[in-house]
Amino acid sequence: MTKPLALITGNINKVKEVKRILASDDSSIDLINVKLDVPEIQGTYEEVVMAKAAAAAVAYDGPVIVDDTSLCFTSWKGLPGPYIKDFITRLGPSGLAHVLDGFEDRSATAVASFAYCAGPGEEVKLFIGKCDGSITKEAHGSGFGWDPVFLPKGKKQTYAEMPGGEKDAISHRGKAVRLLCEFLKTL
Ligand SMILES: O=P(O)(O)OP(=O)(O)OP(=O)(O)OC[C@H]1O[C@@H](n2cnc3c(O)ncnc32)[C@H](O)[C@@H]1O
Ligand SMILES: [Mg+2]
Repeated sequence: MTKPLALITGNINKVKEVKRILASDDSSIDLINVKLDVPEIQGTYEEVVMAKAAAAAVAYDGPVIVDDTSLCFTSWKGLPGPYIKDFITRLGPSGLAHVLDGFEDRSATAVASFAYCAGPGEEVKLFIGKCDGSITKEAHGSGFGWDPVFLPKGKKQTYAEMPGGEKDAISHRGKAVRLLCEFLKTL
């Protein structure tokens, strides 16, 4: 029997957002969440998520979706990028904001790299969503991860201060999940 499509992530906030985006798309795409600790290699965000999806498909032994999220500072030539988790975990949102003190350019891009793999050894398909913005000087609101310090371009509220639906409409994850959704409908 084939296993159900699984979103492999240990991050409950990602699960919440993906389910909310899928629900608003009226797509009737169903997925379960499976928490597996999949190794994350070093490299570009594409390389990281490709390897993550391939490893997740082997660990789950079935069809998987993974999400690897990057936060890229222009002043840092794209870093921390896929290594953002250690930065936000150790520094917290305000500490993260202060690493850009002294840099004139506080612009940043949030990138959601989603990958689908039908099973062990199968081809990996990528769906990338980006949102340009900047890193505020202080934290505003309380959301998950670096949401309190990410101000999307042209907006007056950080991701953390926006209602969920408003974040989804413009967010890196919203864009990537909508692309993924179109692909899943063709299967
Ligand atoms: O199990 P996985 O899916 O890997 O979950 P994770 O929490 O380890 O997630 P990542 O490896 O993609 O690391 C990205 C980091 O950025 C955070 N993050 C992811 N999406 C975010 C979003 O939309 N807003 C703010 N922070 C986010 C997340 O909490 C991590 O600290
Ligand atoms: Mg991770």
